[in-house]
Amino acid sequence: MANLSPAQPCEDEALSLDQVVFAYPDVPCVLNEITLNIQPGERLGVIGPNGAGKTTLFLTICGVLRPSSGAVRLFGKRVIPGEFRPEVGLVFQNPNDQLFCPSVWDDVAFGVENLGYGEAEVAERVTQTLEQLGILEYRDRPPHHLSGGQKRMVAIAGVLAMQPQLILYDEPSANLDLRSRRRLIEFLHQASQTLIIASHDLELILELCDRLILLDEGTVIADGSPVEIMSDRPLMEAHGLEKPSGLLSHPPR
Ligand SMILES: Nc1ncnc2c1ncn2[C@@H]1O[C@H](COP(=O)(O)OP(=O)(O)OP(=O)(O)O)[C@@H](O)[C@H]1O
Repeated sequence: MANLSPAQPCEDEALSLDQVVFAYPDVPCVLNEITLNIQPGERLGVIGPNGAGKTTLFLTICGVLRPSSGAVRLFGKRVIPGEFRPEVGLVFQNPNDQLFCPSVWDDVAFGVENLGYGEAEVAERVTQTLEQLGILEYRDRPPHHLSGGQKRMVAIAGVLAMQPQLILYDEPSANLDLRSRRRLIEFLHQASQTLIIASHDLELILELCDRLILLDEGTVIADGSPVEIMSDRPLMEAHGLEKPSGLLSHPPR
């Protein structure tokens, strides 16, 4: 079941990681020779216990962190740490890390303005995105006055307005109530971009993703079908995870 396919870099891949290693000064080996290829349109879930390296993986893909060795490529072109790559967008785990402008409008416009678009194009993209997410009514509100769930939708809008082809969602359903979580899932179902979703919400991953990796201690332990990996109780429990209750009807392994 666990299929650790070797890297076959290809121009058409949305993302490829070739033996990527990363260490923080005080934590050695946070990413341990990660090799991964993702095709355009794929929806990849990333699960793993706390500290497995999910957020670090995302920051490395975006070029915020520099790998100690190995290569990251987005749409065939190597990621240079520190270089802005508009093809990829990251929705942070904590929206407070992402939102900083005096109004929702300014926050969502910020990224588009930095792409160099003129006022009319910026206004059109911001309006469209806020409408698409059903949050146009917040446009003049300060983001720090919004609830956690509302802030998350604004953070998503800020990324979507830049129209990236690959979007990384770090714990998108954290702190959402049932209705907001459902709305987010429905929204993500309709997404046309390539998605990578890191989450402890296994049911959300099951609903949305066509492929899953299980990460632990910076190592890809399994790569394959979400149902198959999550149904493997010994595998899940060995890595601090539980088989989701929605899969209990599957035969025990
Ligand atoms: N800025 C940092 N400096 C030093 N160590 C860090 C830093 N950020 C994360 N770490 C460490 O790197 C490891 C991986 O952390 P990371 O946040 O990537 O894990 P995660 O899988 O996203 O965890 P969680 O599920 O709790 O969000 C952990 O041991 C963590 O303590």
